Parts: sequence; C-alpha cells; structure tokens
Amino acid sequence: MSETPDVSRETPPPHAAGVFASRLELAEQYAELLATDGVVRGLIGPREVPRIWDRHIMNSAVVVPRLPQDATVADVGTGAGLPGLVWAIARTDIQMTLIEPLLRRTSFLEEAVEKLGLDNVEVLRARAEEVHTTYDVVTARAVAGLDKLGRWCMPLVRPGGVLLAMKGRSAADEVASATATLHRLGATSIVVTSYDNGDVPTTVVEVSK
Ligand SMILES: C[S@@+](CC[C@H](N)C(=O)[O-])C[C@H]1O[C@@H](n2cnc3c(N)ncnc32)[C@H](O)[C@@H]1O
Repeated sequence: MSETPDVSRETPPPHAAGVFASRLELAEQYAELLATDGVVRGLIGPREVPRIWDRHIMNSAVVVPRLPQDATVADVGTGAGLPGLVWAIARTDIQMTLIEPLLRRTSFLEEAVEKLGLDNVEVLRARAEEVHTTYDVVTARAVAGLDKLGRWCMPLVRPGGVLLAMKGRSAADEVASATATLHRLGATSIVVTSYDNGDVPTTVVEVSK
C-alpha cells in the first residue's frame, strides 16, 4: 500500500488558468509533487493534500501580478517552495532564489526544480542571516513574526526594493509592533493589503526600502 493517502486531490480552481496561463500544467505537476513526495518526506501534512491549491498554491499566487518585470526575488524560509516555486512557475521573467536551511527541504526543492525543468530558480541552503546578496524583492510566508522577519530580510532588500511578507490575520498587530524596527532597518513605507481569495484570506505587508 502506498504511504501517501490517496485522498481526493483538488483540481486547479478556474482562476488558476489566469495566473499560470500556458504553465498551468507545470503548476499541476508541482501540486502533485507536494501531495506525493512532499507528504512522504514530511514537508507537508497529509491533511493538507485536499487543499493544496486553495490554501497553498493560490494563496501564494495572489502576489504574482505585483512582481516587477525581470525582478530578482528571494524566498526566505521557503520550506517546500511556498511561495517561491509558485511565483517562479507563473513568471518566467523573474530570477528566484529559494533560501532554506534544512537539508531535507533543500533536497526536495532541488529535485522539484529538476523535475519541473525550471531554469529561473536557484536553491540556496542557508539561514537568511548568512546571506549577503541583495534582491529586488524578498518574500517570506509563515516563517517568523514581522519584527524578526524584518531583521532577517531587510538586509537582503536592495535600496529601492521591497519586502513582501505574506501574513494572516495577525498582520495589523505585527505591523504595529514592528514599525519602529522596520524604519530603523531602512523602511521608507509600509503598506498592508488584504486579498479575499476564498477559503484563506491573505494579507501582504509591503515594506519598501
Ligand atoms: C513554517 S515553514 C514555512 C514554509 C513555507 N514558507 C510555507 O509557507 O509553507 C518555516 C520555514 O522557515 C525556515 N527557517 C527557519 N528559520 C530560518 C532562517 N533563519 N532563515 C531561513 N529560513 C528559516 C524553516 O526551516 C522552515 O522551512
């Protein structure tokens, strides 16, 4: 018997075609990798399998239209590739660096990049604090509170660039307690945007530098 429960897989929601266009099939392959290898290797809980599209892929994808053309992007604490792999599948013009310290996760990511044939993705096994490159856009989803995240991520944002922190309902409280730290780290503006994308509302904290 397979270790992966063969529970009902979601099919992509209708608006996924608008996000992924001709690369929808690649996004489906990634969803399948998450539901199989990702579960077997403990990167994603089995209970997440029926909601990979809504809760993870489309939740990550809300930011795709906001990414500047040809941007260099770093996803700090990417885990199984969220949101970084979703963005790199949807946008071939961006150059994505997936930053993740755990070997088990970087091995999954390297294999996923190869299986999906993505040539715009680099996997970097490191903690954010050890990275000394700067990027146009830095993102992180479900990694740390905004205060700590700011200390890890703002040094990686180039002047004129932006940190896009993907948050849940706690965003406003986190902004209130991290504002002073973010300004000390070079923030010039902090904008909070909420997206009501069905099941899982997403709030993005956009910190410009
Ligand atoms: C809860 S997971 C979130 C994974 C993914 N972003 C998501 O939304 O599913 C947090 C990830 O942050 C990584 N992480 C923790 N501390 C980190 C650090 N200092 N620098 C980079 N990544 C870190 C962990 O290894 C883990 O993969």
